[in-house]
Amino acid sequence: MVENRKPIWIKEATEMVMHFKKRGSFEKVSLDDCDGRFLAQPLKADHDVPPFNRSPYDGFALRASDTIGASRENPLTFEVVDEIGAGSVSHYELGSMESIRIMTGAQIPQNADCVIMLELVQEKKHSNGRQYIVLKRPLQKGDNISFQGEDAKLGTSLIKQGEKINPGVKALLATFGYPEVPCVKPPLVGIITTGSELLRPEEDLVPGKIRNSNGYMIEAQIVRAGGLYKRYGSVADQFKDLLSIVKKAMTECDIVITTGGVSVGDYDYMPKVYQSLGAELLFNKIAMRPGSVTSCAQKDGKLFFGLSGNPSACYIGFELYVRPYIRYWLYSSKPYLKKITGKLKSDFPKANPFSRFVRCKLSIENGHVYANPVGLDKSGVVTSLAWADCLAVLPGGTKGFAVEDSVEILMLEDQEGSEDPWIESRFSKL
Ligand SMILES: Nc1nc2c(c(=O)[nH]1)N[C@H]1C(S)=C(S)[C@@H](COP(=O)(O)OP(=O)(O)OC[C@H]3O[C@@H](n4cnc5c(N)ncnc54)[C@H](O)[C@@H]3O)O[C@H]1N2
Ligand code: MOO
Ligand SMILES: [Mg+2]
Repeated sequence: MVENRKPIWIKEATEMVMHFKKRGSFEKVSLDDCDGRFLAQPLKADHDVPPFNRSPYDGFALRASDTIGASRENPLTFEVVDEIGAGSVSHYELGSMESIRIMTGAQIPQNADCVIMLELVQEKKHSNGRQYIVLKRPLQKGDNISFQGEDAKLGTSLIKQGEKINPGVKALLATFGYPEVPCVKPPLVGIITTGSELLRPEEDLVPGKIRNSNGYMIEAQIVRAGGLYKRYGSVADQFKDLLSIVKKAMTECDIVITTGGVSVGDYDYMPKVYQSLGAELLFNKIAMRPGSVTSCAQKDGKLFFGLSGNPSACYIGFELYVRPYIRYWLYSSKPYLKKITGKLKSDFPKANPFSRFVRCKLSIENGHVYANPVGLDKSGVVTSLAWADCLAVLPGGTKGFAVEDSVEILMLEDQEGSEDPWIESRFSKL
């Protein structure tokens, strides 16, 4: 008799996975190699930025009080007593009607309080070799000065713990002097693909076989989520081989992912593998499509995700359950896929008892956000995954959906995330 599995809600499955959530340990990573890593500590300004008042222009630094009354009719002449480029400091103390030639980025001399651009003065050289400028407008104290601390004040919190290091964050790390960056050590995720039909990418197609795409897809999803992966290769549908490779992965990795072999077929050995490991099965059927067979087991707090063999089901199972686990590990306060609201771009007339995650491409038309379904909506499909950048969620129920219907959309390429997962808002009987 084939086993009749009882589906659970997405909400329950999410809670069961996150019940085992863990935070990673910390490690120092060279600034050169920290791109895409996650900050282990909040980043606070430990000095003002900029650290001194500086000139935003190539020009002349002056005392505003000396410029009072300057006009076209009453041009005022200032002697140029020093000159400084960025990185140099003038120790000259300006006297009455004196100026210092200053370049962009140079520190404002001690008693100067304004700057005028080169283009706005007339430069003159006296026969005695002295330099002068003629000014035809008055300046206010503070004109054309980038003030110390205007970018960031000492003590300000700038970046939260668990934020992904993007180019801007990297610039801040350099600004505040981090040749070594405190990063969260990512979880190591072991990947085992299962199936006697699977070929390697370099192998030619032969009857009955297909190339393994899930393995590479999941590796890329792990990297996008911020994890590290270890490839355990593809295992034919043979129980003993599968069990021994899962055992090996379990001792070497923080999380183990398998793809395929989780359903009720004759060669679907994952349920038996969990049993032999003495792992506790958390779930093996969720009220969602695709991905209803997504399974999860735990042993000593370590999670085994049994993702479907069907590529689209595998992909969505990862994004909904594995990604948040990885992001939480990396100290994210928003570990779930980012949710936005938009409109459906085409009809979806067939009602689904289970909530459906439709692979879509996002577009903005006349100020409205649309989710455009892409490709064939079947769980065995691989092509639509390459075209999708979001998932439109069609909640399970008795009615279909029509073009322009408002839907929640989960963003696949986003880095910010959501504090809360998408879960069912209405619960009918399962
Ligand atoms: N009698 C039933 N049959 C099935 C049920 C069911 O409830 N009762 N559920 C169906 C659903 S839904 C799904 S989803 C699949 C899940 O199957 P498995 O997770 O056990 O995966 P496999 O049987 O091993 O493979 C399914 C499909 O995916 C292809 N595959 C597998 N691995 C890869 C890979 N690495 N790269 C690309 N494609 C892969 C495989 O060749 C199969 O076509 O079960 C349904 N059946
Ligand atoms: O798990 Mo299947 O993908 O629901 O079609
Ligand atoms: Mg199967």
